[in-house]
Amino acid sequence: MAPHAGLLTAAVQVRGLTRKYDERAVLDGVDLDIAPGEFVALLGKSGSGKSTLLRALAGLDAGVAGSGELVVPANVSVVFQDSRLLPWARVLENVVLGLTGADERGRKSLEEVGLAGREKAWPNELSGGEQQRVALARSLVREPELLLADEPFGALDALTRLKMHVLLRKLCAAHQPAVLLVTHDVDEAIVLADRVIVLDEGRIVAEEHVELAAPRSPADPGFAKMRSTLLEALGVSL
Ligand SMILES: Nc1ncnc2c1ncn2[C@@H]1O[C@H](COP(=O)(O)OP(=O)(O)OP(=O)(O)O)[C@@H](O)[C@H]1O
Repeated sequence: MAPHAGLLTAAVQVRGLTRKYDERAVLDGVDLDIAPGEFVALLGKSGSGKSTLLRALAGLDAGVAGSGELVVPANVSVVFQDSRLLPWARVLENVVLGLTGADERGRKSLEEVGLAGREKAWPNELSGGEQQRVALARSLVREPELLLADEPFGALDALTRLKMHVLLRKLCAAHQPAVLLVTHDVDEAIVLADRVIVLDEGRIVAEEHVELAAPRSPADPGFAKMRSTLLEALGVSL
C-alpha cells in the first residue's frame, strides 16, 4: 500500500497497552488511534508515562510485547530532545545515513529545513536549533508515515522554539505524516496539534480537539480557554 493511501485506516492503533516495571503499571490500559496525517500532542506531568508510550510506538521497548494491541506503520521516524547526530559525519551524511543514492533527496530536505549550503558542515559547527533542523531533515527524508517526537524543542531557547514551530507546521503540511509529539509545553501543544491528549499515571485522562484557526495565537480567547482546560487536566490550578 502506498503511504497515506488508506485514509480510512488509522496510522496508529493502540488498545489496552500496559507496561509494568516491577509490578508498577507505568502505562495502564492505553487506547489511542492516530489518523494518517493527524498531529497529536501528548502532555503529562513528569513521570506520567509519555516517553514510555512513545518508546513503545517506536518499537524501542520490547517490554510491552503481548500487553495489548499495538499497530504502527512500517515506516516510523523518531526525533529526540537532543539531535543525536553522529559527530564524525558531515551534515548531509547524517541526513542520508543508511540510505543509498539519496544525496539529492538529502540536499532537498536540508533546503526544506533552511540549511541549504550547510551540507558539508560538521554537527559541532551548528547551533542547537540548527542541529534539530538536521534531525528533522534526517527524519523526513525517509518520508515516515509516523513521526514520533519526544520533547524535540525542549532544549532550545524560546525564540528558536517559536521558529521551529513554524518550520514543523510547514514540514507536516508538506509531508503529512501522522505525528505524536511529547511536550511539557501546553502552548506548544495547542499551537501545533489537531488533538491534545493528557496522560496521568499511565492513563489518558483528557482529550481535546483543537479547532482554532491558523495562525494560532495565545492572545486568542479560544486559545486561553483551551490552555486552562488542559492545565486543569494536568492538575495545575491558577
Ligand atoms: N527502565 C525503567 N525501569 C524502571 N522504571 C522506569 C524505567 N523507565 C521508566 N520508568 C518509570 O516509568 C515512569 C514513566 O516514565 P516516563 O519516562 O515514561 O515518564 P515521562 O512522562 O516521559 O516523564 P518526563 O516528562 O519526566 O520525561 C517513571 O516513573 C519512570 O521512573
